[in-house]
Amino acid sequence: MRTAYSVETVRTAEHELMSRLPEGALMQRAASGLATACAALLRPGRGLYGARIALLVGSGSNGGDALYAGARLARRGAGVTAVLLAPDRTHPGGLAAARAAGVRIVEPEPEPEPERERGAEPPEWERERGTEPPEWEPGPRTATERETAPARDPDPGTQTDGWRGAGDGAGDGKGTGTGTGTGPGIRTGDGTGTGGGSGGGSASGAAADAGAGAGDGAGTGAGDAAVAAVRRAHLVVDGIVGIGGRGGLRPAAARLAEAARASDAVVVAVDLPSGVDADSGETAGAAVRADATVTFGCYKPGLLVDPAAGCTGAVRLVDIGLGPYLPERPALEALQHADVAALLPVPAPESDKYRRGVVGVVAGSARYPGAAVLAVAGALRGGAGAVRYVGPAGDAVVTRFPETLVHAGPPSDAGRVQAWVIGPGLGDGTEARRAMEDVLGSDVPLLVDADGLRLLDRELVRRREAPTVLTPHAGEAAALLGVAREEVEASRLASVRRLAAEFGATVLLKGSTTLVAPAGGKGGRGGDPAVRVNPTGTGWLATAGTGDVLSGVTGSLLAAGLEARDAASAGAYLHGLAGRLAAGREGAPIGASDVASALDAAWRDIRRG
Ligand SMILES: NC(=O)C1=CN([C@@H]2O[C@H](COP(=O)(O)OP(=O)(O)OC[C@H]3O[C@@H](n4cnc5c(N)ncnc54)[C@H](OP(=O)(O)O)[C@@H]3O)[C@@H](O)[C@H]2O)[C@@H](O)CC1
Ligand SMILES: [K+]
Repeated sequence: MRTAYSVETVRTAEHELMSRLPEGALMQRAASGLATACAALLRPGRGLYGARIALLVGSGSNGGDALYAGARLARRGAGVTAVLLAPDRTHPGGLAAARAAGVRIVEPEPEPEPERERGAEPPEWERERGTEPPEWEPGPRTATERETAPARDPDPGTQTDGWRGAGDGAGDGKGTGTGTGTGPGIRTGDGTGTGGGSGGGSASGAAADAGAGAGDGAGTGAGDAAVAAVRRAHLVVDGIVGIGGRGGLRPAAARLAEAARASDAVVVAVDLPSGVDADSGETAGAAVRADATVTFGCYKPGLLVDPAAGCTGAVRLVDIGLGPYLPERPALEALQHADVAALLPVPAPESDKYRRGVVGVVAGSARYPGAAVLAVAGALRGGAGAVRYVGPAGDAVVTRFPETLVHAGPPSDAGRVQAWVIGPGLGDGTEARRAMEDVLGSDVPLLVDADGLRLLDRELVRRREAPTVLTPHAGEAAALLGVAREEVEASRLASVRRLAAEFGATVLLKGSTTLVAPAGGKGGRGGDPAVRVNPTGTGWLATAGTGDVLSGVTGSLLAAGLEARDAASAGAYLHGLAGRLAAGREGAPIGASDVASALDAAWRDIRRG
């Protein structure tokens, strides 16, 4: 299980730990882990001589981490330049250590005043957005960054190295434990400096090399010493802001982050990419787009939830001894193979089809018979002993899956089930509405997807005694919440929590990072259990009909007896892994039927461990 904790929890735990350690010890642990990670990214096994590193240093301890790490790297031969974004508030210990190690210190040029004739109107972006400049839009991530393969992580508390692909973790069944070939490496440059530059400051030894680069563009406006240092660096360390950050990057930082992204340098974020919100995973304005993130003590939710997770690159957790001081209940958790293996229902020798659970699927219509077939395909591979299909697409279902029990309806006449799935391809006709009333009134777990979500009565859901699971994508979630789709996509964690609270239901929000929030307000003492984030998704799953398969497999897990949050998160995990297996290691377009067909392979992969 990979777990993430809120900033408040991290601060409390750090406070406890720090009170037991000599002053500064924690930061040294962080800096040591950071320096090791940077060295590994730069020139594996080749030493650091000739490597150029630029540190972007903000006003807090995040900048302190960068400076101490930079000092360590400079002592090992790298040419290091520190760009101070708040020169009068730079971490004093870190700055002293950096200076002593020969790190060159530069400050970015002040932002130029916009040239404007006296009395002229301010430009449009200033009128609309106060004093902020237009937002910096970072470029898309590469396939290598998104499609990384790590598998079966141990608990983060015990994990001190190894890169994790952002949002990944389940692997594709062929992974080897820690991420291999997934971490970003140095992209260009031979690491040899030209020397003889005009960089000032205390450059000495190898650091003079970095100074040479930094001096290149001094005094040329956009090419000031700070930007030039970033442009010439092989590796840029983002120590602008960490868990103390609020809002997006400020203009000077945004300019440097943009220069870093546009260069060939590997960008390494310290603790988390600056500009992303550690707790919510939201980005308000510009953020650093890192190739790798080295985080300390534990994961923060923003490292696992989009859109922030899209900025992290591969993630490495450095153990600084925080584990014993973190509470049992995290804010967010991501299941791994072993966790899901422990949840999957396995028939006992005395099991029969009824004891394994019967799942009822109310889906499809004359217009969309395929949705019924796909939902049944998922349900047949979700662990229930039998699938009962109810609706007008019985012929299509039986032709494809003769093992299905079919009934024309209504659901309450179809025979006993242990869970209902309703919605895929259902339409919104009279029969669909009646069927929805029927299953909402049932006393067994109910999963509502797709068209079913449009027919939902919030109060009836809230009044249900048995668990309800809703599985919207962002557009459907937006309709349920009465907000724009973009709002849901920008605040996925807050949106899924709000839906769960408003409907009193477990909510699985599909998308770039699929989230599962437990039914709000029913968590009992100590608050609701953690929200779960699914690590197995892949962009190849974004194709018609895969949601129908997901609702079938999850409903089947409900019928087999899994608690709602477990069924939803195990269903998402199996479905994501099946998508990866179907797409293959290299990746190829897949159809929803391929995903359903790969579900058995996903089961076996998970059970193999
Ligand atoms: N505690 C520990 O034991 C350990 C902590 N560790 C490290 O410390 C980090 C937390 O350090 P922290 O608390 O000093 O906060 P941090 O994130 O560096 O910056 C806060 C400053 O930034 C500023 N600022 C705010 N928003 C901004 C923005 N958008 N853009 C620009 N600037 C912005 C704000 O100042 P302002 O300018 O607003 O007055 C404020 O002063 C943590 O992430 C980890 O790296 C590790 O060493 C392990 C041990
Ligand atoms: K940072």
